[in-house]
Amino acid sequence: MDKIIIADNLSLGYGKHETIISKATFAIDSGSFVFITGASGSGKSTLLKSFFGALPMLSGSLTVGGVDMDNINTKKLNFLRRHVGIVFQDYKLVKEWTIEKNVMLPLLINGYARDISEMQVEKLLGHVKLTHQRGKYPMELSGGEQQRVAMARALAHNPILILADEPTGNLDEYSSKVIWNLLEGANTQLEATVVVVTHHIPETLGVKYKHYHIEHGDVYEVS
Ligand SMILES: Nc1ncnc2c1ncn2[C@@H]1O[C@H](COP(=O)(O)OP(=O)(O)OP(=O)(O)O)[C@@H](O)[C@H]1O
Repeated sequence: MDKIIIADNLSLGYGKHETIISKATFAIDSGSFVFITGASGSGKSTLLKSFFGALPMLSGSLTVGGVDMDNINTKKLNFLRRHVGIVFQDYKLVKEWTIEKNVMLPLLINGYARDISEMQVEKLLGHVKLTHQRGKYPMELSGGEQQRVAMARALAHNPILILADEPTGNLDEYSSKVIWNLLEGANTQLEATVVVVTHHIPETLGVKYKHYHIEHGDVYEVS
């Protein structure tokens, strides 16, 4: 099976003297569903950041979607981000933009035609049950609704890789269910690889998944 993420002796940290992830070696299959767990502060978000080039590596090698993440430049980063959807724990929506425009953002960046973009946004807002809120601004929505917008935005351009950092961390049962259904759907129907950082793996997930755990800087496969 093809590997979409390959880490070899990967070390990460925020300064040369503090290593958060130490010499991690693993490979993630294309099309798989992966959970990364670990105690608070163990380095889950740090590892995820390295997958989309938000954190330079200290040493080792990392390849994501065929892109060598060492000495990554703007051109490589733009290429990668056109194929990746990211969901952050704190949503990171553009607060000056309506919900509709937020979801449309990746489509505009990827050069989709206006009419196709509008159709896609319509479809996604329906999936996240927010069609009625389309003209509102992020601050006018609840946390769960904002995260659903972020989810719609992450899926808008049919990414091959979805990276989600605690996507249901602050959500109620209803919004959590919407998010997990969408992630499952992206994985099973669109064949996207999904990598989720979480404290709790949902018990009712309908897909087979792989589980990595981070402890003392080590990333190891649990199942
Ligand atoms: N921007 C930063 N600069 C310096 N240190 C950082 C930075 N971001 C995170 N750290 C440190 O790196 C370590 C790992 O942080 P990280 O956010 O990856 O943990 P986590 O496992 O995602 O935690 P949580 O479950 O609480 O979100 C922590 O000790 C944290 O203080």
